[in-house]
Amino acid sequence: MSRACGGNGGVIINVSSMAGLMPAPQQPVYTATKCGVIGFTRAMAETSKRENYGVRINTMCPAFVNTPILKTIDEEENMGKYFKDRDAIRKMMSNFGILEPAAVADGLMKIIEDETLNGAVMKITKTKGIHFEDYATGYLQEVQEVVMRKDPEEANEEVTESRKC
Ligand SMILES: NC(=O)C1=CN([C@@H]2O[C@H](COP(=O)(O)OP(=O)(O)OC[C@H]3O[C@@H](n4cnc5c(N)ncnc54)[C@H](O)[C@@H]3O)[C@@H](O)[C@H]2O)C=CC1
Ligand SMILES: CC/C=C\C[C@H](O)/C=C/C=C\C=C\C=C\C(=O)[C@@H](O)C/C=C\CCC(=O)O
Repeated sequence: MSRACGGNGGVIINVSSMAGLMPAPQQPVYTATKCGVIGFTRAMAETSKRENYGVRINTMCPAFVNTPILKTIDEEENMGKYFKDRDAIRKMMSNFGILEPAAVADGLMKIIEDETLNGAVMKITKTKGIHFEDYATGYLQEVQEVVMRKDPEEANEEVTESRKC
């Protein structure tokens, strides 16, 4: 795909998760992999720009989406010692809501069609729909502080409030 290898350029969309932006205590390995996807995407996007690959590299961070993966928390072999904490994930699902896969498809199309997007970290949540992580303002630290301190529903309200200019 890269022009450096004779390709015509294009766009790559890596799939992370909101777990890559907010720690999921009951899924530390999953959280680590999704944080890695975000870091890798942002680094490769910068490389592609500097090396003129002609390839835009972005990532999506959906919240909970209505797919079979949600049922994996019901199986102890998937959850290991965190199986006892599965109700906490169920509570997050109930508080944050569950998106339909079409919402993720809409995000995918936006990344494909908006040629200005490179190194973007797209978030897709029930409360705010499609929006982007803003690394310029340290907002992420603010969110994690609020979210880790409060009940998810309260956190949502406080985080949304703090975003109002
Ligand atoms: N469903 C959710 O709540 C969220 C999912 N994600 C991420 O979205 C991605 C897709 O997840 P879901 O569709 O929800 O999971 P899923 O488990 O419902 O579907 C995954 C599909 O990928 C297939 N698959 C597995 N390994 C494969 C391989 N090596 N080659 C080709 N196909 C393979 C499986 O057969 C399955 O049909 C994952 O990376 C997941 O971490 C991110 C945020 C939220
Ligand atoms: C068992 C399910 C396994 C994986 C599904 C998925 O990958 C895991 C998601 C983990 C956490 C989801 C968090 C969702 C958060 C929200 O919906 C936000 O509304 C929370 C509030 C503020 C975040 C800041 C913002 O939206 O900009």
